[in-house]
Amino acid sequence: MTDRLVLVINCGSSSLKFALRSESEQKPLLSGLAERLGTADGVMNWKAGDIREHVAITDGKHSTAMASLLPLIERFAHRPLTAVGHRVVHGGEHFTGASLIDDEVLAAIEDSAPLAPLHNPAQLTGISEARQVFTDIPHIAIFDTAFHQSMPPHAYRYALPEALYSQHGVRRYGFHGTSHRFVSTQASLLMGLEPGHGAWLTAHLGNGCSTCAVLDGKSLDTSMGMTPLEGLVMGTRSGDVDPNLHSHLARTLGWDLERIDNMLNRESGLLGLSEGLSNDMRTLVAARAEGHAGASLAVEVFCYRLARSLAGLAVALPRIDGVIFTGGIGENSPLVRELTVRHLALFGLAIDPAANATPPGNPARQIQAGNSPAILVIPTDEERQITEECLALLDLAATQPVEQEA
Ligand SMILES: Nc1ncnc2c1ncn2[C@@H]1O[C@H](COP(=O)(O)OP(=O)(O)O)[C@@H](O)[C@H]1O
Ligand SMILES: CC(=O)OP(=O)(O)O
Ligand SMILES: [Mg+2]
Repeated sequence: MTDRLVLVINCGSSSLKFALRSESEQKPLLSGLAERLGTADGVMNWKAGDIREHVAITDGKHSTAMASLLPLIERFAHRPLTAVGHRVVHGGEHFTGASLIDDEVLAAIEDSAPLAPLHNPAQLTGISEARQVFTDIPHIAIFDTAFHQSMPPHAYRYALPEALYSQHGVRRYGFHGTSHRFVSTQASLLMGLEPGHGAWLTAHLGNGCSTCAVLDGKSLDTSMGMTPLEGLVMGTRSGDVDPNLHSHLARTLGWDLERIDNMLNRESGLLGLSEGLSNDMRTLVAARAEGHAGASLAVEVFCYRLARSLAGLAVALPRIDGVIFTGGIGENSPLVRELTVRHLALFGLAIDPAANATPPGNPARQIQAGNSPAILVIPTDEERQITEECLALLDLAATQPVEQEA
């Protein structure tokens, strides 16, 4: 069989991440990020092996960024693409796995857009632009929410009037499923368990942050809810607040919904706690070391709330085979791992300081001390997981009989 090639696209409102992967290679043949789209300073940085370059996207258009990909793919792929895989954040209750994009799937993604206003509209743009540039090959959607469709009702229902669920889809969905699935699968391999087995608490800590309880490859509960705002403290998102905050701000300060929405999604989290210093954990760790009170508070609250979430999710599992840290912060911040695990001593969890120090290359590894349950650092690879799910879907489609039209 030929070595199939998949282009993975993760479209944000002002960015476009991409990776070109072949079935046989661990590393992408090409990967990159177009940023500041929507402005005249749009730029696409990419790398392929040792080559790193950038291209200006002066009109700031997603379509220009997408078109700039074509020659790169011709240069580094040397053969036609097999498929394009698209990350889609919200799939509602429609999708439990990868789906071939057709008009019906597009309509369902549009249906879910009001539940992920920061993510889904941009991803719909990405899909439509990509379908115009990469014609005649399958386009496949991989949903952040799909992995969490295995959650039982006691984990996904809010204590609200039933009609809000049955008629309006108000429930917990969970996100970052591709990452939680990938790192929990890797954990079974790392710990020598049967493939896909184990009871894991996973912490995906990037710009968005979420935790998940995974048992034998199934999500049983997670910290994000109906939208990617619920749960942990994030870069600019508040995570959990008292639901009465909205009416309180409206009554006492006269704030409208848009202002409240914007404050909770873009001005809160690490940025808000650090008195506006930064949403970037690297900056906060450095400022904390220099005695910045706001940065110290932001890091403390982030770690405490993360530990509290992991402890809460433990009730979903029969035992804990390991706690997994991943995402830009989880993979690279020994301080965040140390401060978080300090709050989890009740579970017998403890870190080995030498193993916790981030080594060059940041490989998957164990960092627990002595008799502690396993504590793992596992670099996530959402693009690799998306590639595998795309290829599995194509294999499945190839073995299924074609339905006869009546
Ligand atoms: N060495 C580091 N120490 C602490 N935080 C880090 C380090 N490297 C990256 N990060 C943090 O990782 C976060 C971004 O994570 P990432 O997974 O790349 O985000 P995204 O969700 O956009 O993929 C930022 O807060 C960044 O500061
Ligand atoms: C769902 C979500 O929060 O995604 P991201 O971390 O990419 O913002
Ligand atoms: Mg990432």
